[in-house]
Amino acid sequence: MALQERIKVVLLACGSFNPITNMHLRMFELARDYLEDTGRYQVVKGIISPVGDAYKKKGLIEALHRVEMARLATETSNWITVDDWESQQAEWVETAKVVRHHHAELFADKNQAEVDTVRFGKRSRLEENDDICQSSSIDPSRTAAPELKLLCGADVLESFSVPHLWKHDDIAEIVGRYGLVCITRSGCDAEKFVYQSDVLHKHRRNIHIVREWVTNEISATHVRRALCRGQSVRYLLPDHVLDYIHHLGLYSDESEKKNANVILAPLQRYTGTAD
Ligand SMILES: Nc1ncnc2c1ncn2[C@@H]1O[C@H](COP(=O)(O)OP(=O)(O)OP(=O)(O)O)[C@@H](O)[C@H]1O
Ligand SMILES: NC(=O)c1ccc[n+]([C@@H]2O[C@H](COP(=O)(O)O)[C@@H](O)[C@H]2O)c1
Ligand SMILES: [Zn+2]
Repeated sequence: MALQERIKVVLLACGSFNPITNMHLRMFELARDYLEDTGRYQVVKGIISPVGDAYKKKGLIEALHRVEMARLATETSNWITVDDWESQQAEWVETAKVVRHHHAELFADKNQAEVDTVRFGKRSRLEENDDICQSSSIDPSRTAAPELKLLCGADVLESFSVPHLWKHDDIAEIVGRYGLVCITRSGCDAEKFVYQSDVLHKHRRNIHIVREWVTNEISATHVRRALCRGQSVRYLLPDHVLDYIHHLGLYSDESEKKNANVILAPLQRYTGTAD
């Protein structure tokens, strides 16, 4: 399929990013290669959306630091960006709502591109993005707005079955209306999980499972644990992120106690419990 005929895709990753690691960045590269290799898609942008403090996950440090670390980590990428809208909301925001918000933004960008192109010949954010993707010959104002797909690891997919964590309608909306790109993670069997779930199986053509052959077990939990023990985490995350962590002394036994004994926001919301 010619490049200009491909479906443009924006990938959105939601998570704690506490802190961001090289594996979070690899997820985007793996997903882009996979989607573009199908010959049907052109991935034009990646968005990292760190969760807000109201998520109340144990050891979750302040969003402003997690957002800043994500910004430092993506400095060298010409297509992965960081968006702080979710992190700035006072209440925890369901992932389906975050997806909806970014989808609406893409439509606003697309409509603005049309207005700007017709009236002023101005460049829009999406047009600038097209330059980045070296496809400036395509006029985005004459193509559809990109599709937005949620990007996650297989553990998040498997968390769909945790009681009171996700609303069924939210899952159906994410996989039915938008689509999911899921990176395999050892210990998780994403294909089997999709097969066993009626809603996921129904929308299986909208779920892209990307196998990571060079399995990479970096996790933010491991990074935090090593930092608390004074061990090196160099090369597990970008140097600038590590400098930021050391400069501000961000992870310690003290920070790991944050939200201890507090019920995670989605569980609170769906079970009607309070901390
Ligand atoms: N090694 C990995 N392989 C595949 N996906 C990953 C990996 N590490 C993180 N992810 C994915 O990155 C997203 C953000 O995850 P998150 O911020 O929870 O990172 P994490 O490393 O799992 O952190 P934590 O250990 O604190 O849970 C999620 O979709 C998660 O599944
Ligand atoms: N019902 C929901 O929408 C729901 C439930 C649990 C986690 N999440 C999201 O999934 C991500 C998971 O992050 P962690 O793996 O760091 O807990 C976060 O962005 C969180 O907001 C969403
Ligand atoms: Zn996680």
